[in-house]
Amino acid sequence: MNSLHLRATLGSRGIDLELDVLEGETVAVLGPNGAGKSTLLQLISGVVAPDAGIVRLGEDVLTDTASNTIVPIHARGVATLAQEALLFPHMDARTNVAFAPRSTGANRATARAVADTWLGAVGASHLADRRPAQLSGGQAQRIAIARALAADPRLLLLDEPLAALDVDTAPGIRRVLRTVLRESGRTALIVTHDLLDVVALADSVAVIDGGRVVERGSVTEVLTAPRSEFGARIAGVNLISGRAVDAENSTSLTTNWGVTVHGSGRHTTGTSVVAVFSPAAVSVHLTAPHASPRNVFEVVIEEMEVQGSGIRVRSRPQPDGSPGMAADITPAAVSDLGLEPGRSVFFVVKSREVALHPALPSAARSDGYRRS
Ligand SMILES: Nc1ncnc2c1ncn2[C@@H]1O[C@H](COP(=O)(O)OP(=O)(O)OP(=O)(O)O)[C@@H](O)[C@H]1O
Repeated sequence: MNSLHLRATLGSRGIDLELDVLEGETVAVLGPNGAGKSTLLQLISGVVAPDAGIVRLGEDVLTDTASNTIVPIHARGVATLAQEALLFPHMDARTNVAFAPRSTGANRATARAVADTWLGAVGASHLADRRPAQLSGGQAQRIAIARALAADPRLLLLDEPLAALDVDTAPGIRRVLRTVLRESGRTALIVTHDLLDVVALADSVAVIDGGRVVERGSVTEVLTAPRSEFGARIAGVNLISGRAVDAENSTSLTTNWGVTVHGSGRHTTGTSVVAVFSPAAVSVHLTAPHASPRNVFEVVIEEMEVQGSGIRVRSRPQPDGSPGMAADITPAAVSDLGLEPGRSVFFVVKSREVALHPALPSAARSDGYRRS
């Protein structure tokens, strides 16, 4: 069994994390800069020890502060692939990849055979005799992937593995990762800032913010019904938090600055809920329309940017500091309405376009979450 259980605090970095990963699951770890994503990987790989906590891989305890257990980095069955390939410069590609099986006791011929298998799997057989200095960034990253897998890790940690590659190289490496993650059914965590990695590589998502897992769900769940601000940002949807209030046949939400949002979904009065709606569902008006059932928000435009063939109009941040709302409209509408930053307008969205979901507690979600 290669499922992962982690619970760890690390005061010096403001970390209080809890995470469970199923055997064979690939989890995309998302979150703003400094949230604790790399620290999560370091706690698992054993580079960093928690103040208190436990890391278990299957039945094996890798870290347990209660019993003073810290299995050394090389003996944890965990391989890390970083942004930079970090190959040994004095060894050719094949020897770099063979290093992992050699260091676990394989003889030279066996290690070489394992290396050649993995070099083939990542499409790099023709690079076997080259030294790292003779490889491009993308080629070096292929070798690094082969090296990580040649160790036959029980768990693979990927820390922004495509971030250092140019836009032409990244798709090829993403395909390699997709093959090795999907086809081998290996348990893996991938830290990324890229939505493409999430949809191409991951089964589920963990959003980390302020040292805590604030959202955990399947990729579909998080992208269609995010419950955290960061989840909403990456999914490109609007998210407003508040408390449920009773409305006729439905539920509404009231924010702590007194705005009411009508949507679909029934929730117990007083519970924390989030309203989620697409920027494409928002229209922009200069005067408040009165047709109901609609939500009408008086906002000030913060910025406008080209988004595909349209314009995304974003309002100023909410009074609680959360991001402003986005509306996607046509360039013609922007021109007709004379929109510009600083202008007061009304954002309008139909109630049936707004979905109300229960908000997640700001801790790991261990109850209802299942892999989709
Ligand atoms: N070696 C270190 N020593 C002390 N504090 C650190 C160290 N590395 C990171 N931190 C702090 O721990 C917190 C979490 O950082 P971490 O690098 O895990 O975040 P991250 O989510 O990976 O961010 P990024 O997306 O910017 O890489 C931050 O406050 C950071 O300043």
